[in-house]
Amino acid sequence: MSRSTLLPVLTLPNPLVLLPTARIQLSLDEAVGTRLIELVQRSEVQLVIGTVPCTSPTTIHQWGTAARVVRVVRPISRSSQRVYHVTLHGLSRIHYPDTSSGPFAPNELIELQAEYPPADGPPSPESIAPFRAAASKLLDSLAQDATQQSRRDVYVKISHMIEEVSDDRAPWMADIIVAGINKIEYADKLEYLSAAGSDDRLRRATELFVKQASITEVTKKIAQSIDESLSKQQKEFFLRQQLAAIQRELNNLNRSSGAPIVGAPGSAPSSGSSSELDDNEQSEADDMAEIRAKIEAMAKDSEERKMAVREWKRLQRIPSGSVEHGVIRNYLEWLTSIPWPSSAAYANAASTDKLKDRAFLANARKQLDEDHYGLEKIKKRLIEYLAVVRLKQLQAEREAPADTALVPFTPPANAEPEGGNKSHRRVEGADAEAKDEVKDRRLVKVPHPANQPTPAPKQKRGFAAKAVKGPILLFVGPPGTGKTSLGQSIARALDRPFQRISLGGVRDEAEIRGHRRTYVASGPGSIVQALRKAGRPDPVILLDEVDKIGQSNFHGDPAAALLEVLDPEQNHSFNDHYINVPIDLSQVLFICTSNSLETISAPLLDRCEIVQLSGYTYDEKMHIANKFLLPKQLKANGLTPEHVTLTQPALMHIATHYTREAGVRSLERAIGAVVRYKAVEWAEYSDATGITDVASLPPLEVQEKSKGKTYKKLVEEHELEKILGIARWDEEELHREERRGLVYGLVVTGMGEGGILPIETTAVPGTGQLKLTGSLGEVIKESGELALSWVKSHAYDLYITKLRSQDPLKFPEPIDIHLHLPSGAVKKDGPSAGIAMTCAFVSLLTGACVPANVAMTGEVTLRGRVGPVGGIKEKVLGAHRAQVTKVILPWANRKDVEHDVPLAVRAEMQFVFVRTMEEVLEAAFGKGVLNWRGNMVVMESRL
Ligand SMILES: Nc1ncnc2c1ncn2[C@@H]1O[C@H](COP(=O)(O)OP(=O)(O)OP(=O)(O)O)[C@@H](O)[C@H]1O
Repeated sequence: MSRSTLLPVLTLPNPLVLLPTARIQLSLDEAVGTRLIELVQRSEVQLVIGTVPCTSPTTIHQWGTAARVVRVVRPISRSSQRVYHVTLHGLSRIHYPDTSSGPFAPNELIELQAEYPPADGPPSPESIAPFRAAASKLLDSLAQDATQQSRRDVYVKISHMIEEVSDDRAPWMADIIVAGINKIEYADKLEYLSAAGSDDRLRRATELFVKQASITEVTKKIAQSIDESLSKQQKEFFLRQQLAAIQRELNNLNRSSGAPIVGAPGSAPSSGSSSELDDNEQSEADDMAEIRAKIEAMAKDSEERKMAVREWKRLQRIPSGSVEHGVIRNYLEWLTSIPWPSSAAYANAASTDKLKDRAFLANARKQLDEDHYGLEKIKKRLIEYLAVVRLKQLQAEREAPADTALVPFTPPANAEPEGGNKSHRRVEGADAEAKDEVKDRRLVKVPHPANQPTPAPKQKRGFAAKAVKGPILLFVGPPGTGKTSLGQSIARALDRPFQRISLGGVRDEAEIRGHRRTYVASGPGSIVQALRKAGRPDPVILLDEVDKIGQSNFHGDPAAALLEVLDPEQNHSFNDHYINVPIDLSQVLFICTSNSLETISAPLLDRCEIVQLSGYTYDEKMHIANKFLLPKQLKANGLTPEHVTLTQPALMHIATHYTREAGVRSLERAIGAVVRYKAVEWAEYSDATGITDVASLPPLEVQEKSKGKTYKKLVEEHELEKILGIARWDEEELHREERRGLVYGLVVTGMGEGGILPIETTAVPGTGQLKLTGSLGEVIKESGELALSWVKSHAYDLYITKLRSQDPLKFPEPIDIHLHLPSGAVKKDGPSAGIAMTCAFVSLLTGACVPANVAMTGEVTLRGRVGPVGGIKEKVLGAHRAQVTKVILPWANRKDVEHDVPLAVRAEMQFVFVRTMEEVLEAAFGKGVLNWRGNMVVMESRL
C-alpha cells in the first residue's frame, strides 16, 4: 500500500531528472534558497524533499524522486541572482497524484501531495538475464570507446558489479547505470522514472541499454564507413594514375604503329570520347611521348643519348608530383630540344643545297645590296667570307668516303628508349639476337649495302660527318652602322636561322654556360638557348657587344667562356654546365660585334677577323634614309610613300641638325617621329573629311579653299622645328669660336664615333707649372708635357721670349698653364692630341689664334716630328659632321684618307698632311701669321 504525504517539492528545470541513487547540484534564487534553509533548520533529521521534472514551462511530470538535502550553501559572491547552491541525493520514486493544479514553474519549492509506491518484490529471472546481458554489453562497449583511463576503469568496475550483484538488487543497479549514462534522452529518462515495479524498471532499462548499444554501434559503423570511403578515394586516385600511365603507353603504341586503338579509354581523338577535362592528362601524356620520341631519334651511343636514357629511367622511378620529377623533366625537355648535330633529323640541311647552287655568291651579293646601302669594302669582305664557307662545306662533302653512307635511324614501330619497360622487349632465343643486331646498326657507318636484301636508301652525310669551321668575323664600329643587320643579311644569304646574343653587361659566366643542375631554378646558358630557338645545329649566332662583356670576377670569367665558344679547336665539345653533355658548336657561324677594340681581350681578338665599319657620310646617310629608313618607318606606321614625302633639304636638315652620330639609328628615330606626326595628321584629316584613299586627296589649294582641315604630303625643312622641336646641334656650332689658347682636336669616342674636341688652355699667375685636367690618362698627360717642352724649347724662335735661356712660363711674369679638355667625366687617353696641344700652347703664349674651322690630330715627338695616329676615317667623318673644313693630319696617314674617306667628303674638306711641328703651325695659324727667328735647319740640328 502506498503512503501519501504532503511534501515540499522542488521543480527541476528541463532537462534535469533526478533518479534514485543519483546526486545533483543546482542553484536556487534567494527566496527558494532561504525557504529551503528554513526547512533544513526546522527539521530534526536530515531533510527529505520531493523533486519533480518540469516537462514544460508550466507542467510537471507525475513521477519524481524523494531526495535528501545533502547541503545548502550560500556562496560568497552575491552578484548573480541564483545565490544558493543545493546538493540533493535521490532516494526513491514518488508519485504525484495531482499535477493538474498548475501552472508550475521550474526552480520553485512548492507543496505537493506525494505517494510512495509500495515496496516491490525481487524481479523475475526473465527480466534479470536480459538486463545483465544488455548492461554488460553496453558497459563493455563504453569501456572500449572511453578515451580516459579513469572512465574506462569505472565502466569495467560497474560491469563486474552487474555480474556479482544479487537479483533483488538488480533494479537498484539499473537506476545507477541509467543515471550514469549521459547520452540517454530526456523522454527516456522520464519514462524510466515512471517505472515503479522492479520488472518494469529492468525491462525499460534493458530497452534503453540495447538502444544505447545499437546507437554506439551504428555511430562506429558510420565512422568506419567514412574511413573506408576515404581510403577508397585514395585507391581510386592510384588506379586513375595507373590508368593514365596505361593510356600513355597505348597512345605511344598507337602513334608508332599508326593504328587507332579501338575502345581504349582515353584513346581520345580516335574513339571520339575525349573531353576537355582530359586535356591536362592528355597533353601531359603527349609531352612525355614527345620527349621519348626525341630520345629515340638521338644518335645511338652518343653522349647525349646515354644521358637522356639515364635521366629517363630516373624519371620513371620518381612519383610524378614530386619536385625532383619536375627538375628531371625540365632537364630532359632541354636536352632533347637541342638540335644535336649527330642526330639523323639534321642530316639534310637546306643550306647545303643553297651552298651548292652555282648562283650562291651572286645571290648573296644581291641580298647584301638589298639590305644595305654602300659598305662596299665590307660587302666584298663578306662575299669572300661566304665563298670560303661554301668551299669548305663542299670540300667536306667531297671528302666523305663514297663507299659509306649513313643509314638514318627510323625508330621501329614499337621502339622505345633503353629506359623503357624491358618486358616489352622480351623476344625469344636466336630471334632476339637477330633483333638486337638490327637495333645496333642504327646510325652507324655500314658497308654500302650492294647485295643486301632490303637496301636502305643512301643518304647525304649528317652534320656529324662535316667539319666546316668558318672564320669568326668581328664587326667593329660605332652604334647604328649596321653591324647587327649585316649579320642578319649573312644568315639570309646562307638560308640559316639567325640568333642574337647580347653580351653587354654579362658579368656571370653562368649566363653563357648555364647553371649547374644543383641550383634551384637552374637552366642552360645563352648559347644553348640560342641553339634551341634556332632549331638547327648550324645557325648564324651574333654575339653582340663583345667589348662590353664583364671581366673575370667571383661569378667566374664570362670572357673565358666566350673564348671556348669561339675557339674552333675547342667548340666541338662545348660544355654547358646545365646540359652537362659536350655540345658540338663547330657548325655554328659566329659573328661578333663591338663598338671599339680597346676593351676586347687579346685572346678573343686573336680568334676573330676584324671588319671595320666607321660610320657614314651625310651623302651616304641621305641614300640610306631615302632607300631604307623612310620606307621602313612608313611601313611600320601604316603609311605609304604616297602619304608622306620628305624633301631632300629636310632630310639633310634632320641629319645635320637633329643627329650627330656615325651611324643612322638616331636618324631613323627622327624620321620615325616625323612619319608618326604625319600619321596623326592624316588620321585627323581623314576623320574630318571622310577621305580614306590618299589618291583622292585634293591639291592643297583646293583644301585650303574649303576652309576645313588640310593635309600636306610634303614635309619641308622649315616645318621640322614644329615636328621635332628645336634642333639639338645649332647651339654648339655657334659656340665653336676662334680664341687665344683654344684649338680643336679630333677624337674617337669609346663607341667608335669620331668628333671634334676643344683643347682649352689658359695662363694663371703661378710658378711655371703645367696643370692638366679633364679625366686624362697617363699617355695624354705625357704628350701634354711633351708639347710644352717643345714650345719652351722654341719660345725664343717664336718670339715668345727675348733670350734663348728664358723660360716662357717665368718671364716676363711667372705663370702656370692650365690645360683642360671638356666633358670632364669622359676618360681620355692616347697620344693623338699632341699637335693640337702644342698649337694651343703656342696660341696662348704668342696670342695668335687658330681659326674655328680647323681641326687636327697627330702625335708629336720631342724633336717636333709628327707621328701617325689611328681612327682617321672616324675622325675625318666626325670633323665633316661638325662642319670643319680644314683638317691637319700626320703625313703618314695620307693613305688612310685616300682609302677610307669617301670622295664626297674629301671634296668638301681641305687636308693638310704634315711631317713636322713647324708645318703644323703654318697650317694651323696660316702662312706668315707666326714669326720665326733665324733658320729652321740650324734649329733642328741643334736639337
Ligand atoms: N648601310 C645601311 N643600309 C641600310 N640600312 C642601314 C645601313 N646601316 C644601318 N642601317 C640600319 O640602321 C639601323 C641600325 O643598325 P644596326 O642595329 O645593325 O646597328 P648596329 O651597328 O648593330 O648598332 P649597335 O652597335 O648599337 O648594336 C638598322 O635599322 C639598319 O637596318
